Amino acid sequence: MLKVAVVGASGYTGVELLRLLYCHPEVAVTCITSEQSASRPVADLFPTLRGRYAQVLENLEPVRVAGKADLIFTALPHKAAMEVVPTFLKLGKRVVDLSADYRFCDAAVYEKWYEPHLDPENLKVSVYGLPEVRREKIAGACLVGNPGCYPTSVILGLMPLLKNGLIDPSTIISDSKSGTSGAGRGAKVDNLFCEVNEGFKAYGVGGVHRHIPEIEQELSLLAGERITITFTPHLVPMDRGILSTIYARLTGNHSVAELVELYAGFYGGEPFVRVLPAGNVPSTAHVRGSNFCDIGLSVDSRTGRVIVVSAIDNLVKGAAGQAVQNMNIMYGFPETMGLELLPVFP
Ligand SMILES: NC(=O)C1=CN([C@@H]2O[C@H](COP(=O)(O)OP(=O)(O)OC[C@H]3O[C@@H](n4cnc5c(N)ncnc54)[C@H](OP(=O)(O)O)[C@@H]3O)[C@@H](O)[C@H]2O)C=CC1
Ligand SMILES: CC(=O)N[C@@H](CCC(=O)OP(=O)(O)O)C(=O)O
Repeated sequence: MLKVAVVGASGYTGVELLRLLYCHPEVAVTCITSEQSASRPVADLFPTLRGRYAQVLENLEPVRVAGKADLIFTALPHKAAMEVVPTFLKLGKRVVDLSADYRFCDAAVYEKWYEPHLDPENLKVSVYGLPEVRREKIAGACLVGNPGCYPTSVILGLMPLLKNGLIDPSTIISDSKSGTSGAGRGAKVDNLFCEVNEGFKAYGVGGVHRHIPEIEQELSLLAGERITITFTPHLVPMDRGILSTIYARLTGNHSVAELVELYAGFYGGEPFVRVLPAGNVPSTAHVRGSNFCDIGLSVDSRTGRVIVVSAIDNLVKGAAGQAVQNMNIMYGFPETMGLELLPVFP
């Protein structure tokens, strides 16, 4: 059995990791951490785990955590992750980091959008963990920077078009909407029920959201040229789910049927990407609780634009599910192991 630690197990992505790992036949969760709830049984915090997880949360003391596990999931805020990851790696452990700290090829980009990077040496060797893009590199990685939730939905939505040169990359716009669990479990006034319920708002408008450089990094690598995009996130009064509606100008005349065929072929071997038949539009309700990314395609023939709609569960394919998928690849387990959950509906 592979011994794994979940660091930051009292957060939303942490508890989602525990939910998924419970069903994984090759894994034993041997250490779970929280600072605010250290020494409390995790099932007290999350009654969903009652009778299945007897463990008690412990403080994040990196050397002790490393002594208990072979693979460590760091489900911490950015900065907190890069404060502990170097110790894990030095002690020979492998890490899947769910924060943004190890997602960038260039420390200067991270520093422009986040803050000074504390671990540029390990950033150089980390692998951006989107399996559909670089499965082979993930397999050999000691450190995986698990992608952000919005970036996962946008990159998967655009990859076949970009790789085939079917869109003008300077015309990409993504309107992306997230449920409130995307903001984490920490108490914030903006996420109170009355602030969020019965409303729907854009935020980070005007090219300022920190997922922009991550999306641009990956789209640029796919297209082989520098890409800038317009990206506007929105907050939706639902628990989970991301829906990205992505627009770009087509370089030629292509029917929806042609594009659906292209996407179906491109993602044919991918266990978690479902390309919908023409005329169907994805919904967050149809991927909830699962590791799927559903993609639907339309063409607006009046404007010559393609409209790609992609839906994921931000906590699963957007975070914990993708992290488990990366772990499976790193350890040679079947990629779908522990992730064969169908979406919860209704
Ligand atoms: N929520 C989402 O949909 C997604 C989140 N992510 C990323 O994953 C990471 C975790 O997100 P999420 O689970 O939502 O966050 P939460 O705020 O829900 O949880 C954060 C966790 O980190 C712990 N923590 C916070 N600060 C520290 C610290 N200084 N030292 C040690 N532990 C600390 C908290 O423990 P405690 O408070 O109990 O001490 C808690 O367990 C973040 O980097 C986030 O950006 C990525 C993709 C999607
Ligand atoms: C709804 C909401 O607030 N979403 C978060 C993004 C989610 C996330 O976790 O992003 P990272 O993994 O890159 O930190 C936000 O907009 O900041």
